[in-house]
Amino acid sequence: MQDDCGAASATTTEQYKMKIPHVLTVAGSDSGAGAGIQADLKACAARGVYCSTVITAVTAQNTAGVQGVNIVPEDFVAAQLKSVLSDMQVDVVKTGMLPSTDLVKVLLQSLSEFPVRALVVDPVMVSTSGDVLAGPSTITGLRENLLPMADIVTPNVKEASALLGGMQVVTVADMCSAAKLLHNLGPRTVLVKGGDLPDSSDAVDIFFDGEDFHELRSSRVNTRNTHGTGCTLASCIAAELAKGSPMLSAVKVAKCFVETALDYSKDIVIGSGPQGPFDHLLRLKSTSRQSHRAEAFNPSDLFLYAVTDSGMNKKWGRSITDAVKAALEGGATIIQLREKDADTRGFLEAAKACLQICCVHGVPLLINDRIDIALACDADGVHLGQSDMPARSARALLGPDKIIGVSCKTPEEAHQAWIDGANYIGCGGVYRTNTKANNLTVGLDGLKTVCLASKLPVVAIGGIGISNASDVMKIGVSNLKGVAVVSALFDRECILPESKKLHAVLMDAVQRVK
Ligand SMILES: Nc1ncnc2c1ncn2[C@@H]1O[C@H](COP(=O)(O)OP(=O)(O)O)[C@@H](O)[C@H]1O
Ligand SMILES: Cc1ncc(COP(=O)(O)O)c(N)n1
Ligand SMILES: [Mg+2]
Repeated sequence: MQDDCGAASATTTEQYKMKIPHVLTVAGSDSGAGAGIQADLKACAARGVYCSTVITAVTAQNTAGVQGVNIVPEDFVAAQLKSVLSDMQVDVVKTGMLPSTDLVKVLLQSLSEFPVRALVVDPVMVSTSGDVLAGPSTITGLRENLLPMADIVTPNVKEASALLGGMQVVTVADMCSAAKLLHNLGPRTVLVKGGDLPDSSDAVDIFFDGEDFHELRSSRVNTRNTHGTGCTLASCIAAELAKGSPMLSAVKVAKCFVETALDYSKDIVIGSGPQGPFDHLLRLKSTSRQSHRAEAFNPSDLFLYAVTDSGMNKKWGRSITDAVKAALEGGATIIQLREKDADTRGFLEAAKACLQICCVHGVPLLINDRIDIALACDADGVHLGQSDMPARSARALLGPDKIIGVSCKTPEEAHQAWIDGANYIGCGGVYRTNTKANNLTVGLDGLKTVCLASKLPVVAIGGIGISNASDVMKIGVSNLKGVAVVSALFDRECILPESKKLHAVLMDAVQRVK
């Protein structure tokens, strides 16, 4: 990754005209098309990535379970691997059902001949229906040969237990211990998935990178249609890695995608068995026009909200894309482009380039004020001030799925924003700021008043930085979701370390509030 300090670089949209990202899945076919190869193809398609397929076994399977398994001979799996890997510029390999240890060896031999950027190992052993897909003999191959080569391994709780010789994995604490023990077997990172964790109202996964644990928590969607969640999650991780995402971002995007897909599909009925498939191509159901982002607005995206400033980038001699990249690499969770003095054509070009970068990080991009620019580049939404177009008119133009934020100083403005269909409120200036001339300061009290008066999530803005961000978060109202900053990131020589520091301060503050 490049450093954001020093000389300005000529980043252009040209640089992002990459070859299409490519995932190869090495897995079993599911005739019911809920899991396996078929889930992988749909997941990659939904995430905008090319997917090729090496089939290791053909299963006769439906929503009731697995009725038969026909294993593809090893030499023919080898032939498929060679055909694809020797010709098609694969970025990431994702494995699913690998029904024998010899097959693991065939795969590793192929990967030594044709190396790829990353290997995602989903150690599929038992289907959700309880049918065995890879016998105990495969466990040795997985443990000893495949795991040491993996960039991430993604067992569910039963698979984690099986890989660790039957260790009990039934609580989140067990999942953490299992993640650590699995990491000792050699993979670079581990994700223990808790979809099947007993007595859990949330879907909790544990990510461990050898140093830090991350508890990834989403609400549990109440549905029978969970067949193929594991395959889909691993394929989405592979897809995001192929696009260039760092591992933790890839995992977060993948988890969010699975949750959204389950939610969209919770009521569909396919088959009469207990475990139905879900709809990966959510857009099939969506009435809105296509968007590059499948996820709905998530208020926690407001956590570290970076607002760009063309003047500051000029002052420090850097391109807007480099500034945005550095903020994202430091942990920014949403970006707003606020280019007050850019001409329309320049602004649109910059927005398109920034959108590609934000996509890689799975972070939404909003445009300040300019609904035309947001529409032209298919940004994730807009942020509107009190003298910009009213949120109600913007909603009519942008449709139901785009994010709309409104700057509010008073409960009355906040109420109007809610009626008009805004998704969040930006409240400030909390402190005095040089970024906005003659801006009325509302203080922490004003911020609290607006938060308490509104149902909408709120991001605080105005004069916030490393020194006072934790005071802001500590006002302790549940709909205050984060802080928005301009100068604290962009009026600095090096954006990335400032962004990291601010992220750490915010994390620390919210831990304390909990
Ligand atoms: N009902 C659900 N609601 C929300 N997320 C779920 C649900 N079931 C599973 N998940 C998520 O789907 C992913 C796959 O997990 P899991 O079902 O445990 O794996 P597997 O399909 O391999 O058994 C995980 O991120 C998990 O948290
Ligand atoms: C061919 C194949 N591969 C993987 C799974 C696991 O999927 P799940 O755990 O969601 O049933 C499956 N059922 N079939
Ligand atoms: Mg599952």
